[in-house]
Parts: sequence; C-alpha cells; structure tokens
Amino acid sequence: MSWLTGRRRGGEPEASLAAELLAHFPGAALWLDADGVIREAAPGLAACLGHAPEAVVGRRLTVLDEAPLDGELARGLARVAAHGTPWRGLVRCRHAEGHGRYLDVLIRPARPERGRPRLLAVMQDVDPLVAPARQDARRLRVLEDSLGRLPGAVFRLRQDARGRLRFDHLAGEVAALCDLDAEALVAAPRRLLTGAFEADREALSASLARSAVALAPWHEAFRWGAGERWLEVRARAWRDTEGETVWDGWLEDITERKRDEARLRRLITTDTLTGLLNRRGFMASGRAVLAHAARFRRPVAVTMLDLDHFKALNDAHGHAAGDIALQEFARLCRDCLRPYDLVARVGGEEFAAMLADGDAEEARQVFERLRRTVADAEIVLGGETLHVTVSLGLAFVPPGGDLDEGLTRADRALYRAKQSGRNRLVGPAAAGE
Ligand SMILES: Nc1nc2c(ncn2[C@@H]2O[C@H](COP(=O)(O)OP(=O)(O)OP(=O)(O)O)[C@@H](O)[C@H]2O)c(=O)[nH]1
Repeated sequence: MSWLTGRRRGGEPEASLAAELLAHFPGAALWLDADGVIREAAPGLAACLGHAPEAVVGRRLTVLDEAPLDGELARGLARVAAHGTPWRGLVRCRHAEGHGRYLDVLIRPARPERGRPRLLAVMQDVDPLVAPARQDARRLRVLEDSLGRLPGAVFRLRQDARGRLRFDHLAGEVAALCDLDAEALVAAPRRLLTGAFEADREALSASLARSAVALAPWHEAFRWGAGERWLEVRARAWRDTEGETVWDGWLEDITERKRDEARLRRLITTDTLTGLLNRRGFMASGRAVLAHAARFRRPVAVTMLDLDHFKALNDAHGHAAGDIALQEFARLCRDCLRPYDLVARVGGEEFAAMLADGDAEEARQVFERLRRTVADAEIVLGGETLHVTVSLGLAFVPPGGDLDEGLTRADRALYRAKQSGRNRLVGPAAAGE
C-alpha cells in the first residue's frame, strides 16, 4: 500500500481515510527506512517545501536540510538511530525554489514493515512564526554585540519611590570603566555612586538627586576609585507611569580629556622660557591664594621683582645669554620659595611672587634671602661668569583686598628700590603699613 502518496489501492476504507487526513495535513509526513531514506511522502511536502513527493522518494531525508551533511536532520536521525527514541527539532530546510524555511520536525521510530525497521518523520512549516523571531534575535545579538564594544557604557537606571536604584539595562565596557563587571554593578547599583573617589562622592550623589527632583539631565564628571581615573555620566531623566525616575544615559572614561585639559591649562598659564607661571597663571592662582587667606583674615605678601641693568647684560653678552640668565634667575626663585608659593614671569625681565602664608617679618626674610642668593650666584656661560642682581618691591594684600591693587603698590616699592640704588628690597616693615 502506498497511502502516504494518496494513491489508493483497492479502496480500503482505512487507506482512503488516511489519504484524506494526510491530504489536508498542514505539513508533511514521510516514511523513512532505518537509514533515513525516504520511502514514501505525503502531498503536504509540496505545500511545505515545494518538492513533489515523487521527487524525494529514494533520497535521504537530510537532502531537505539546508546543511545536508551535518545539519539538524542528520543529528536527529543519528539520535533516533542511537537511542530508539523520538527526536524533535527546529530545522532550517531548503525549499525547492532555493530559499530556506524553518520546519518543526519530529522523527520517531514506527512499526517495522516486513520485519524492517521504519521511521516516521512529520514536518510542519513554522517559518512565519520562527523567521521574524529569529531575525529579532539576530538583530538583538548584533545590537548587544555592538553595545558591548562601545568605548563606554550605556544604561537605563531607575530609582523607586524609596530611593532604591536598579539597572534595567547596562552594557558596554563596564569593567574597564569601573573595575566591576556589568553583573556586579547590576547586582549592586549603588556602587556607581559609592565607587567614586571619596572627594567627588557627595557631589555625584547630589547631582543625581538634583536630576531626579528637577527631571533635568544628569551630567557629572567625577574621579573613580583612588582618583586617577575620570568618568563622566550623561543621562536624560524622565518619570515613568509608576512614578519611578528613569535615566537613560552613557558613562564614559574621560581621563584622557581631563589630562589634555590640564596640559592645555598648564600651557596657557606657563611661561615657556622659564617654566614659571605667566601673568595669567599668576593672577588666577594668586586670586585663589588670596581667597583662601581671607577666610583666615590673613594678609598676603606680594612682590614685584626686576633684574637690574638687564639691557646692559643683553648688550654685552647677547640675547641668548640674557635668556639663560632669566632661566637661572627663575631656578633661584624656585629654590628660595616653597613649592606652594607662587612665582611668575610677568614681563620681559619682570617677575612677581606671592607667599602662601607667613607674617610680614617672614616675608621680608624670604625675599631678602632671595635677593642675596641672586647676587651671590654665578652664571657660567661658555667660559664667562656673569652676575646679576635683582630689585624687589614688597606689598601686602589685606584680607579681602584686590590683587591688582596689591601689585601696583609692590610696583611702586620696586620703583623706589631702583631709585635708591637697585639690588635691594623695599616695602613696608609691617603688613598694615
Ligand atoms: N634676553 C632677553 N632679554 C629680554 C627679554 N625680555 C626683555 N628683555 C630685555 O630686558 C631689558 C630691559 O631693559 P630695561 O627695561 O631698560 O631695564 P634694565 O636694563 O634692566 O634696567 P633697570 O631695570 O632700570 O635696572 C631690555 O633690553 C629687553 O630687551 C627676554 O625674553 N630675553
């Protein structure tokens, strides 16, 4: 009998019922021998895969697989043969027109025919269901792969009414940013705040709180861990229907940018010839020192310094020698002052200095010592030994006082030092004078 192909023989009622059922079966049914060779195929095969049943009879079932040699069908047949139990799998089969389709395939051992073992294979077209899901999964994999390779991390963070944080999503170079892998941070979201460098921790938490209240963007740069690494978070805040605050954002390592900024800041505040601060750097740092001193009601000593007869030195030994003298003078200044005092080249051979602390007497001593050190120094230049001296004008900026005004008074004192013979320090004996 060959009821699978629907060919009737002698009109047995069971055979015609079977043929009727199979003709309307929403898939394909195939009889196979124990080696997986198709012996009979129901007409549904044509609807599923476009093959006429006659075209596949005598061929192995695996020819229907997109990967005939080592695909799912080959594996399924091998399993049934090895265990004698049914196998079911999702198989990408090749349609007669060449394209692939997903089929749900069941292969099971059946009653032997004339003593020879047989297998029944039932195949159903599930392509309309599976293909979009597979495509979505593929897109998701590509997206996740791409997110995982981003030079930063993307996240969706939410905060419930009790202030608890939770990541809905976190992907990217999380471990490289935070020294924690994504799973660890998802398990303990607060570590995003507590892992910040101690001095920046409060500001980071406060910025998140401000963003939650105002639904303003969360944007903060902060140091991480021990403080060598800079991170920046940028996120948009919104409230969901449950009243939870949600941030969709981006976390990035900005250490390199911060280094560049610092380099640039150093560049625009540094005098290239001497390596000292320039006028801009002196004014910016000087104002910060004054603001700090004002909090403790302390006056601050400022000095203008000018090398004596420098034109004569240039004229006698050349401009290059003058440059070396300026560099040597800068080195002496640095040696005589403490690292946190300020010293700057504010003009050609004009310098300014500010002491971070100390009283008027100490200030006089420090600058007097500098004057003597310069006068005693020998600048050896290609077999010649040069000497320079410096005149200094000292002034004190009172608490809350203005730096420009203090420098003007120091400049007037410098003028008096030049007038009264050079190589001397002129200024008030006490801070209030
Ligand atoms: N080598 C060198 N010389 C400079 C530089 N900037 C300014 N000068 C020189 O410094 C000299 C300053 O001369 P003056 O202002 O007349 O003062 P001085 O000769 O030092 O005399 P007093 O200040 O009155 O003692 C000039 O000759 C400038 O050319 C510099 O960067 N390198």
